[in-house]
This record gives sequence, structure tokens and C-alpha cells, in this order.
Amino acid sequence: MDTDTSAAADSNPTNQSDSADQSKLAAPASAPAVDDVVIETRNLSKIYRDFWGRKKVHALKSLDVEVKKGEIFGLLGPNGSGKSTTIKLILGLLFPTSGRVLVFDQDASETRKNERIGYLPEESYLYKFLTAEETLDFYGRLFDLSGAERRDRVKQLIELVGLQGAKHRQLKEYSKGMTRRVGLAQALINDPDLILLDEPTTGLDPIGSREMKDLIIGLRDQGKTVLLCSHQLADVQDVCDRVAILHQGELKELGRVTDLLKVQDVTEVHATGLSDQAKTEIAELIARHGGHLQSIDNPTATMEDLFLNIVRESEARPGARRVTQNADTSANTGDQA
Ligand SMILES: Nc1ncnc2c1ncn2[C@@H]1O[C@H](COP(=O)(O)OP(=O)(O)OP(=O)(O)O)[C@@H](O)[C@H]1O
Repeated sequence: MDTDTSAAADSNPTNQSDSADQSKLAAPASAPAVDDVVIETRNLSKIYRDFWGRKKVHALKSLDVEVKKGEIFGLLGPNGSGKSTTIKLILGLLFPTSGRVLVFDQDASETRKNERIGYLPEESYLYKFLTAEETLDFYGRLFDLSGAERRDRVKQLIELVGLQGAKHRQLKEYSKGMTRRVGLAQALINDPDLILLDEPTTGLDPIGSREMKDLIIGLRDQGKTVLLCSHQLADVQDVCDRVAILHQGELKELGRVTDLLKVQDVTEVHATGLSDQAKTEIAELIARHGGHLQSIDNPTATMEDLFLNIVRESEARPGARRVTQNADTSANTGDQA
């Protein structure tokens, strides 16, 4: 239980909107846009205390991170590294022990800013006896959307998350993947500018996971900002523009995914239509220039690509079985189409 009520006094919930408006007026058009920063944590720390106010866990230590408008930002770290604590601080559900969180230039304790935020928690607690349509309509009411707005928005979101065929079924009949999609639709009901996603692909099969990732990329393409926490590193690599890696509450790495993953001092060349003779000549050329040929081979696809191709082919041609060229099928005895 978080009994850290004293920590509330450490936060400074002053309304920043006036000064933010002034800085907008003062800034020349070409200046680096302060408005482009959607979330900013400054020296952010959180200590959970027990009932008697004694320090229990130092969950977050002096975190300095900026999330920019229109990016997908990944928050990574092993269990207990402070990811959920960070999200709760951003939402204003917890107060910092020291430091600040600014969201849209306002202190995170300003609850009105949450009207521009969509949140998909790790576990969505949805009413099992409502249908997807009723669920979204219910959340639309909480945001004071009019009847006409709710009808349009619910229809749009159900299409977006691909639940048209199941929209009249009660959520108790939904699979994990379908429930996750309703959760995402619910997080988007207020057409938020910032979307916080806690483990968005958990429990999804590779197809559901690919669809969820495409949805997240689609949100970024609409100009939304996405902050996501995930243990699925391949998913993070697929969708995130930048990541922060936390360990035991401390920021260990921060940067663009492409930069962080780049292997220095190795050159990659992709070519098609090379003869064996050409490959031999390339190997000789590399040696002549003092390089060391590590491999010259066909690249491998990802397991996700393989899996999705097989499923899509199977849907297009039910009953037929794919024959993989060069695969070792010696243990296979099944019929091939
Ligand atoms: N309400 C609480 N009271 C006391 N300690 C807490 C509380 N919530 C979290 N903690 C502790 O704070 C640390 C960070 O927890 P947090 O939930 O932020 O980690 P996480 O990175 O989200 O973990 P996971 O990947 O398992 O979801 C952990 O040591 C956790 O036990």
C-alpha cells in the first residue's frame, strides 16, 4: 500500500498555463519549440514509505527525460525498475517525493490535463457484462461527449481496433486479444494527444501484436504522442523512435533506437542478383582493403515475418501447405499441396 501522503507536500502543483502562454507569445517562429515537449521529468524521484512514514522503496531516482510531440517513446526496464511509478506520476495519481513532472507544460498534479491523455493500463478493468459498444459509450459519457459525438466516436474506434464483427457481444466472451483492443479503444475515446500504454502487446498472439503495433504507429502518424512500457523488446524495437532504459529506478540509457542498436565498425551491404564469381571478387576486394569478411550469405527474415506470412497464406488458400525452399523437411511426413 502506498501510504506516502507526506510526499504530496513535495510537489508544487502551480498552474503553469499562464507562463506557458506568455512564452508562446514571446517565442520567434523559428525558435526551438518548447511546445514540442509533451512530457518532461525534472530530477524526478519517488520514495514509497510505509504506514509510519519510514522509507520503504526508492522507486525512482532523479529521472530527467523529455518526450517530444509526435514520437513513440519506450520506457523499458526489468520488473520493479520504476516504469509504472513513472506513468502514475505522469497521470498525477502519485506525487513525486522530489523533482517535477510537466505534461503539456503543466504540473502533472493538474488533473485537467488528463482530458488530453489516454491510458491503457497493464490490466484493463472493464465491465464484463457490457458489449464493446456499450463500454465505449459509457466511457464517452465520462468525458461528457454528446450523444452524436459518442455514436461517431464509438463507430470509428470499433472499426479502428477491428471489432466490428464482435461489437454486440459481451466482453466476458472476448479473448485476451479482443479485450486488449477494447482497452485501447477506451483509451482513445477522448481523442487524446498523449497516449500512455502499459504493456500494450501482452497476451496478444503475433497477429494481434502486429495489429496493435500498426495501430500505435498509425496514432503517431496522426501526430499523437505515445509513451509505452513493455517487456517485449522486439515490439519496442519495431515501433519506438526513442527509448529510456531504467534499472532499479535509475536512468541507464536514453536515445534513438536506431542509434542505440547500430553496430559500429561493421559494414552491411545488401545486393540482389550477384553471381558466385561476383561474391568471390567482393571477398577479395575486402581482403585487399584490409577488411575482414565476416559472412557473405542470404539475410534471414524475422520469426514474426515467417509466422505472419504462413498465417496469411493459409487464410488465402485454406488446406494448402506451404513448401519452404531449402528447408530441411526430412522429418516431415505430412502431405504437401
Ligand atoms: N504502492 C507501493 N508501495 C510500496 N512500494 C511500491 C509500490 N508500488 C511500487 N512499489 C515498488 O517500487 C518499485 C518500482 O515499482 P514499479 O511498479 O514502478 O516497477 P515496474 O518497472 O513498473 O515493474 P513491472 O515491470 O513489474 O510492472 C518496486 O520495487 C516496487 O516493489
